[in-house]
Amino acid sequence: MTIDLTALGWDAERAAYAERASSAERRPEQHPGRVARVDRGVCTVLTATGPVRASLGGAVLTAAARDPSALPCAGDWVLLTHWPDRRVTVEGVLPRRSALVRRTAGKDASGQVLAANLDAAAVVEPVHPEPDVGRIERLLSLAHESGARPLVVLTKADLAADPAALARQLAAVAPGVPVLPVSAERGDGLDPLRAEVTAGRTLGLLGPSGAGKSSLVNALAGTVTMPTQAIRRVDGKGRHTTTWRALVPIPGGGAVIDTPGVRAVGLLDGVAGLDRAFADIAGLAEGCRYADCGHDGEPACAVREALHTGELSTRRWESWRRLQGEVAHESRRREARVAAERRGGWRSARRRAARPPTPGGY
Ligand SMILES: Nc1nc2c(ncn2[C@@H]2O[C@H](COP(=O)(O)OP(=O)(O)OP(=O)(O)O)[C@@H](O)[C@H]2O)c(=O)[nH]1
Ligand SMILES: [Zn+2]
Repeated sequence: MTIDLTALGWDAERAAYAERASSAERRPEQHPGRVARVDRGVCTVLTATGPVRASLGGAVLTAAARDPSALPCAGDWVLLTHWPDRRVTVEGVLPRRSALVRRTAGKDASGQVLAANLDAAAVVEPVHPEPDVGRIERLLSLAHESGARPLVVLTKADLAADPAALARQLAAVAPGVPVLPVSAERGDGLDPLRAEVTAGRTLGLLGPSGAGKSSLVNALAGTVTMPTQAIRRVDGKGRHTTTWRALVPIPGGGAVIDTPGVRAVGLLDGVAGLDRAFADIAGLAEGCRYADCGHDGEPACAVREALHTGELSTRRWESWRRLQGEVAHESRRREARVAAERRGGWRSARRRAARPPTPGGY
């Protein structure tokens, strides 16, 4: 089985990077591939000669011990080494051009990468029973922060009386972002999404469980031809079919990454993403008399004025305040962690410096 890596987004810039990394290392030959999914530290990687299962090499593990976000995730481009004993290891992760990162539940103030190298990031929300506006705002901040082009996809449009009207209404909470009603069941509204998964391009789906993400993947892919099927036959392990879907290549080029149904997504310190997701409020704030206006009773406050006239809804204002508080809290946590590392970490920093550079570090 061969896989066209160019259709999945492999290009000259990535090839040049891989070339530099391999020649600097004088290691066994390395081959590129794209991570389809990660399962307890074992990556399913799509390579030019087919899908392989790879464990994490020492350099990647070392990098991950310092920064968990260095662990490969779905969508990452990686370099693999095939060892004589038939083991395959991930020896490096190429720099990500974009990444969906959420806050982890732990105390370490780090982030978990849900998907990497997306060209577009779609916030997926069902119209039925009712779209959750606060969730759209939150996930949209994450999508903006990712560096990919954000979209809002309203699924199960066949269950709404007037999906177009609903999309127009929700456009107010997604300034500058296309809001696309789709029905995977009827095949309606899929064309604008198909445009996001042309050859070399990757669309990421971010939304709650049950939003209809896998139905959407199936609709875009036609029949899902997931290469991991072949691997299952090789290793003989019956794997649960719902866990393997992550990056799905689309016939004709492009890929869709279905992130696991996220129930609650904590924001990291993504001020830029938040500002873009709430561009309307950021725009209003420019009209305040004071540049550092806290919109908290200051004179000539354009935000308060908009709340007064109803131009800005109280619901949206409170949502913005809540998410801002969350991001500010995360920033403080992160700064505290960095400061602690500086204070206590100078010995280990010296040890790190003494070590040769590792390919896992890029
Ligand atoms: N009426 C209607 N139902 C849909 C549509 N798309 C999905 N559904 C239904 O919604 C339910 C959830 O769909 P899934 O595609 O499994 O949702 P998911 O987001 O992948 O959920 P997880 O697998 O839990 O992450 C299923 O019962 C689907 O049949 C649609 O376009 N119209
Ligand atoms: Zn103000």
